[in-house]
Amino acid sequence: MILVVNAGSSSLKCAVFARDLARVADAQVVEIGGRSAVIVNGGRRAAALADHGTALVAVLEALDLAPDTLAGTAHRVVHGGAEMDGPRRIDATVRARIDALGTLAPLHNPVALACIDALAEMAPGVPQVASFDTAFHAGQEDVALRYALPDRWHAAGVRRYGFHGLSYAGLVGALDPLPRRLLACHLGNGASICAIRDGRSVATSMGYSPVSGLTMGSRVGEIDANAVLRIAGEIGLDAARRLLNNDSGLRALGGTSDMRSLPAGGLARRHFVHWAVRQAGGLVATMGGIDAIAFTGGIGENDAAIREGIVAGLAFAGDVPVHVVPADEEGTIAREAAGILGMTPGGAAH
Ligand SMILES: Nc1ncnc2c1ncn2[C@@H]1O[C@H](COP(=O)(O)OP(=O)(O)O)[C@@H](O)[C@H]1O
Ligand SMILES: CC(=O)OP(=O)(O)O
Ligand SMILES: [Mg+2]
Repeated sequence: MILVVNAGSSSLKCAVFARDLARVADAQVVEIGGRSAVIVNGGRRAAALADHGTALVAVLEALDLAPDTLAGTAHRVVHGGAEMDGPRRIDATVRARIDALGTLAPLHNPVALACIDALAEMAPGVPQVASFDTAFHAGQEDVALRYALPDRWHAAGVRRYGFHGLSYAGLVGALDPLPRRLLACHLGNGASICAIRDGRSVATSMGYSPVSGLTMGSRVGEIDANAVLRIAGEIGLDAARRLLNNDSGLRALGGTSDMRSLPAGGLARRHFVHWAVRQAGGLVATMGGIDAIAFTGGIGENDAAIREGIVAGLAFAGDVPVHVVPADEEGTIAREAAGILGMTPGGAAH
């Protein structure tokens, strides 16, 4: 069996997959650090869990899983930088890269690493695999990936990467037939939109880090570089990083990062829809139009008013089918891990 660990910014979603890649168990912790709760196979119970490390222990207990009996563990890692164009077996080098990229994805890479280290300690003999949110976008053209900065900064890694790739890859696999020009909207606590042509990422709203693009739960989204410089100049780098990642977005505009608690017609909801439409408009133009729209993620799957607002704003692009697809990052991660570990569906590891 493979344990998949998806450390999101506000949640820890774990799933257990059998050798044939059938999903046999699920457990997650939501609202970590807030009104946290453990959800196992549908049932929910409150539990005060302050961080992803304690959440992982609670999940393993809830699943009644002894980690040293696993064939492997597989992790969602949000930032893989330029070199991680696919999944990797985690060794000291890969671990060090994930660690080094922590400042670019401060809400994600550190918590993924905490889960990787906790499992390495609990089950030292069990192989671990990392799947990267950035990898899906690795094939974009230079114009889409490049910031208009001098070469030396591009070479140093200051370029666009894009995220939510494991979710987008799952979406591409789930839609049959696959629309040729798909506008894919992953709207969760983190939110992005991706232009997908023939199953490949052409352009996406997030860039160097998951802080850019759409208005998010606690992340600022689109902002002018000089505004960032002014804020950092006034309050310092660390405080600015926290402000832009943790205390902005819906939380700043409406007092909470949880879309469910935000009133219809309020600034936070209107801002979210306005910027989703503005970002989407550019992505639609990049593909010369769209053949379908797909929504996924906590907001995309559950908030019909947000979906309707975005679809109404995109009416200029034509009357196209709208799909709502459950995010399945865990399924993508399990398939990638099985490939790396040499497990063939239905067969033994070799
Ligand atoms: N029924 C709902 N209606 C509106 N928004 C919802 C609903 N359920 C969840 N959400 C939103 O989805 C967000 C979580 O999305 P999710 O994709 O699970 O998060 P993460 O990015 O941490 O993986 C929550 O912050 C909440 O705002
Ligand atoms: C990349 C990202 O923003 O992830 P999440 O939506 O899980 O926060
Ligand atoms: Mg997520």
